[in-house]
Amino acid sequence: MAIRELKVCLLGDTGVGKSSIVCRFVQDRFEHNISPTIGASFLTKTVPSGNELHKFLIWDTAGQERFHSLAPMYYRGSAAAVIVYDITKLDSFQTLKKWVKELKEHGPEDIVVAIAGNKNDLGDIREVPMKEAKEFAESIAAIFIETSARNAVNVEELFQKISKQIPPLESPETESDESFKLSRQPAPSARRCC
Ligand SMILES: Nc1nc2c(ncn2[C@@H]2O[C@H](COP(=O)(O)OP(=O)(O)OP(=O)(O)O)[C@@H](O)[C@H]2O)c(=O)[nH]1
Repeated sequence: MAIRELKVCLLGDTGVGKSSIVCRFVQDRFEHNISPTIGASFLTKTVPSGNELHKFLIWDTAGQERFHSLAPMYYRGSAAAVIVYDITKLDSFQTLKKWVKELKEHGPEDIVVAIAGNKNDLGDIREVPMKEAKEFAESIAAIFIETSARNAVNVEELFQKISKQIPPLESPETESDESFKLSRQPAPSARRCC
């Protein structure tokens, strides 16, 4: 089965749960006292998608403002961007809109955008109505999903939705065992775990 490498970056305010989503997806773990990301961290996970295997090369970026200028390194050449907000923090939804604008202006033209409203286990202190977020996502033709990294809700589904939006390769070579690289940057060897 052909393995296709897909660079994916996670963007969004500090503390919204980007690293926790990646940690849940890759290692099926959740840490209450996870440290803020410095710069970015890198993890991979391979999942089946139709007749292909999608190897996600996941760049989990730091949400702190001082790291903002590094973001283009991670979204350039990405097949998909997951923009995360915290459903209990209205500010984080405003930040998400800024990320959408930046991606539109400077990101790859064909990038798949997914919006993830994380911490949906904290619905009793919700500040961002799901309807509003969903309508916003529809208005920019983005994937929308609410997740809980803590309770393992919709994290696999988020990446499945991304896989489904990536058009399958059509050339005859896709039938072979060759590895196809969609990401325009080589996969680094260094990894940082949650
Ligand atoms: N209740 C709840 N807490 C969560 C969830 N996801 C993450 N958290 C908590 O939110 C805090 C921040 O999580 P991180 O994963 O470090 O957030 P981040 O977006 O990667 O933050 P930066 O690395 O600073 O950009 C941690 O205390 C997590 O335990 C969730 O789904 N539910």
